[in-house]
Amino acid sequence: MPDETVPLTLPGYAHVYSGKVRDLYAPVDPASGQPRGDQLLLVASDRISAFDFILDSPIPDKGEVLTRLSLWWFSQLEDLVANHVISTDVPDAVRGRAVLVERLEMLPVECVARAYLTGGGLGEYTATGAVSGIALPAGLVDGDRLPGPIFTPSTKAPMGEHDEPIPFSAVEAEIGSDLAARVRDLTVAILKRGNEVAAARGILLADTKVEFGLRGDEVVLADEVLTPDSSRFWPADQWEPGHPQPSFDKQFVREWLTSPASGWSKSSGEAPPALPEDVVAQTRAKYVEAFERLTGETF
Ligand SMILES: C[C@H](c1ccccc1)n1cc(-c2ncnc(N)c2C#N)cn1
Repeated sequence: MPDETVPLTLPGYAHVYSGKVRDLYAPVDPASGQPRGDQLLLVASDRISAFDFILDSPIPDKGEVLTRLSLWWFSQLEDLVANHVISTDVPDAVRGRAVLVERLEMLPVECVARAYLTGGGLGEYTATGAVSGIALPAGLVDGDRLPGPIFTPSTKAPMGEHDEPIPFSAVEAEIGSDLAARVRDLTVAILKRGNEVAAARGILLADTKVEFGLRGDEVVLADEVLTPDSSRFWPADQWEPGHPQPSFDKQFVREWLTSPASGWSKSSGEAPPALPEDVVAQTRAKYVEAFERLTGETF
């Protein structure tokens, strides 16, 4: 199994940045030997994170499954928004789990939309009755569906830190009112469309995070879209407001890590142990199941 912690050496590409589970490269111009300024290579690893840790155990094919799912969503959303995809003609070493994309002027906002109340949004609601300054009906509980998806933006925190929620007014101050309204409306429309498709296939998308860049004046959808890494995936047949919902993709990991079998404690601050083979296999199967249910394709 390749060491997922060290960025790959890709001949013809310069490593630009490594996120928790994805890596960014730039194609090198053969004439100048310098990284091109107009394209990037997004590479999805098989790394998985849980409880804010990157686990030692990669999930085989996770990178390819999520890349193919994101590409499928980009095509499903083309009537709503342009995207940054150029090609899947990528080096053999990352084939299937990498995408050549147009380098955009990225907007400095994590565009989050929520269709259900949970996580940090629930915390804010419990404290204030609102999320991102949007007042919600009283009496909502964990997992409740919201009257309609809401835009709850946050800052782009450095890796390892948590994004901070910001009000819409802060987005307007950062990128201007017109552009703020456009990314808000697009983010909400993307989650709405995502749930129209996913609910019919037994999956609820509780929330999602998207990133936009600019191509001149045009807003372009970048990064990844509507994957289990950028969105909370819940099995629809287990939806029961009033307590934390099971995760479609990470429930096996979370349950094993918080079971006595792991010998680990969330509160220890220590890195979690490696996952047993059966938990890895079950988790891989859930990613494949999500892909096949949503796209109708066989992985
Ligand atoms: C957060 C994300 C990231 C992805 C993969 C690994 C680590 C970070 N990222 C995306 C860009 C980016 N910049 C310019 N143009 C683009 N089309 C994109 C995209 N996508 C910069 N960072």
